[in-house]
Amino acid sequence: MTKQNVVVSDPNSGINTATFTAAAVQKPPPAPGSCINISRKTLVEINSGPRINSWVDSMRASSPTHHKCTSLSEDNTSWMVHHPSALDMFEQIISASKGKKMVMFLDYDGTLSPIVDDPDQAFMSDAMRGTVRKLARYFPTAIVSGRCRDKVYSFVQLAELYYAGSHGMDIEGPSKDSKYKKGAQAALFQPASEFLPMIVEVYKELLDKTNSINGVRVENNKFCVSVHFRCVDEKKWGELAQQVKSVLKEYPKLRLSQGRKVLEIRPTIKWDKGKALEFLLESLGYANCTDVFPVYIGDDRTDEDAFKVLRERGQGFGILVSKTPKDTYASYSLLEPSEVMIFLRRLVEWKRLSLRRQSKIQKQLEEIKASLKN
Ligand SMILES: O=P(O)(O)OC[C@H]1O[C@H](O[C@H]2O[C@H](CO)[C@@H](O)[C@H](O)[C@H]2O)[C@H](O)[C@@H](O)[C@@H]1O
Repeated sequence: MTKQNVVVSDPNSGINTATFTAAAVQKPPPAPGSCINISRKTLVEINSGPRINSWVDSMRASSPTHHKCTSLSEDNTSWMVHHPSALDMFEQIISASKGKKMVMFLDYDGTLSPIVDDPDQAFMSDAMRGTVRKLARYFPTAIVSGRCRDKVYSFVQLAELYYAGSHGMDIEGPSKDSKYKKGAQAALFQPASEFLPMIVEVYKELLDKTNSINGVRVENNKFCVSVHFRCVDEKKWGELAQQVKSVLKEYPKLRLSQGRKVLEIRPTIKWDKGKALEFLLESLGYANCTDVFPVYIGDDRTDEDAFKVLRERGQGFGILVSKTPKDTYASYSLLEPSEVMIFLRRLVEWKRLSLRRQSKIQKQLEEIKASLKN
């Protein structure tokens, strides 16, 4: 039985959904709100295209210790020039958002919680939770994760946020009528629901095919499946890739993407974190607004779809959480979740002070009006 299985691919790896031309890193970051064009790379068939070696190369590339660059310091300098720290650029970011409604989108793993070996132990700190809670008081805030929605909710535990799980394929957003009203009925959107039985089947097959490989972890994320190789001996990566490939070959309606030491199997539908961001903006009533300022913070290749959408809309910007230089559509960078927390706290503090200032001015105006009447 021959079945076609097509993925959007980096010719070097053959398996990424989010790869970019060098133009993305050679240009200086645009002013927040401006837009650049970056072209996608070609489509490659799994069966006829990349060989297992290319899969393994790509798996290696997802490990920062294997970051390919001729001179690390040169690379770092260029990276910081083109993707400066969002903390250093805080004032510029605030001034670009002036008069606009800021909407926050946060990835979970590697952004709100540190990367750990066991995906079930990737807890966010109470301090981070407290910060996100305060953030959501001032700005509409959504979590956009590759994990299934229930799981990411069980980690975040904040009912006041919106959640997009399974790489955006399972969204609990605001209801269309209510826009951003506290306590309003949440609306569910699951564009890949027809794939549920297939995902269950593939999950079982992947469990079965990979269980002899030490350290593999297969995670059912409801509308997608994650095959983790963080704890697999590198010598076994080829064997793992081979097994995953052999399962995927039988499912032409599924495709493969890659995250941090994880292979992600997901439906071929044109839906990703970028689409989820647009869907949420629309649900919040900001679809055609020129005065909306979305900020997306994420650390993974799958977050690039959202960064790209922001570039194309010419609204807001993306912040990549990374300690190493990477090709990205994001405009700014932060090193790790602890810096994300500092950035979010500064946003909260800035908003609190500016609201306080506004109400003080309002009060003074009212006093002046009252004194003129007398
Ligand atoms: O979109 P995200 O919220 O970033 O989710 C992407 C994947 O994150 C998780 O895996 C990653 O974090 C794990 C815990 O730190 C780590 O062990 C793993 O190597 C990382 O890839 C999650 O387990 C996956 O299901 C998500 O797809």
